[in-house]
Amino acid sequence: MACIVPRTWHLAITLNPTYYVRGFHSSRTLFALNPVLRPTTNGSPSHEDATVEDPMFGYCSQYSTPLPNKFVRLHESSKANYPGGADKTVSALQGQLLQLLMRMTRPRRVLELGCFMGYSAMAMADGIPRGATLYTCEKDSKAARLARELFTKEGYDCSSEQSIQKAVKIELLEGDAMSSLELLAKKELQFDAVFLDADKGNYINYFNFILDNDMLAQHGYILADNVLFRGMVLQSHGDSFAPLSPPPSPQLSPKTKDARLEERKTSHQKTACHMDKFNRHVRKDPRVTVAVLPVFDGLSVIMKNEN
Ligand SMILES: C[S@@+](CC[C@H](N)C(=O)[O-])C[C@H]1O[C@@H](n2cnc3c(N)ncnc32)[C@H](O)[C@@H]1O
Repeated sequence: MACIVPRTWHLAITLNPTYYVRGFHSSRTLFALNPVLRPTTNGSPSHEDATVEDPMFGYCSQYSTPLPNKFVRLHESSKANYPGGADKTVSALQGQLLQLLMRMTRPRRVLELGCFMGYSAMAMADGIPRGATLYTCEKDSKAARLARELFTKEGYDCSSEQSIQKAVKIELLEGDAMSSLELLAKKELQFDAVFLDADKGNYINYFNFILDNDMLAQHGYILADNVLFRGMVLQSHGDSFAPLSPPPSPQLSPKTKDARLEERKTSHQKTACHMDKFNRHVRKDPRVTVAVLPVFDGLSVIMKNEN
């Protein structure tokens, strides 16, 4: 099919990048994308706000099978432990999607970069077969400790011994994700599924490292989160970011202009540039096939091509 998006949508997308992902993004993007949403007292929209305030997202959540209550409890615990930062977790709907993808593809070995308090890890772990292993990396020692406590409490096998085939095994690698990747590569481990959700500025490095070191199994795939980053990737062009405000005065010297532009780049804009670069990089890599999906904050499904 040549075009499934109505023409008027193309116009809306061109004029207003935020429109594109509205209704599909994760809770962590709602506030940025939807001016109707207001932050809660701790500064971030809650899962509940998301479903109440955004009609399309609410509709999707309402007609998707909910995750069990332990995920609601985990989100509450994230809010208590990281006031203002609990929205780092994927949304409940995205957790459900990750779990379904695991159930559909039945990976034996999964790798996650960016565990936080374990929400997406637990969602995926509940979808993989018993005896399979999920490795997850986290550099924040408090988040890693809390995630480890949760995994043990919830009955996952967190021992360092070989899996006893009774439970899903979760191995949490605390520290920098790249060091963990190097460690796993040394052990010559290959993964059936990888979920990228750590620092956005390193997505290209993680992607390259995984492929260069043959860490993706033959039919393996990578899921990359936040690839549309609040819809802001539409404003970025590789290294630079096109601000919506008027461009700098033409009288300014290029150096001053650059300095001004640099100043204007908020950390969000920088992240959007990183994601844009990542998307371009992946698209050009002949080793993979990619679909960039406007779901949640943007999710890329990247599959390794047959040799
Ligand atoms: C968006 S959160 C992950 C959320 C998690 N996937 C979930 O849904 O619950 C990103 C996490 O990556 C971690 N992180 C960022 N840079 C990292 C790095 N270089 N190495 C390891 N972890 C990193 C952060 O500490 C943060 O907890």
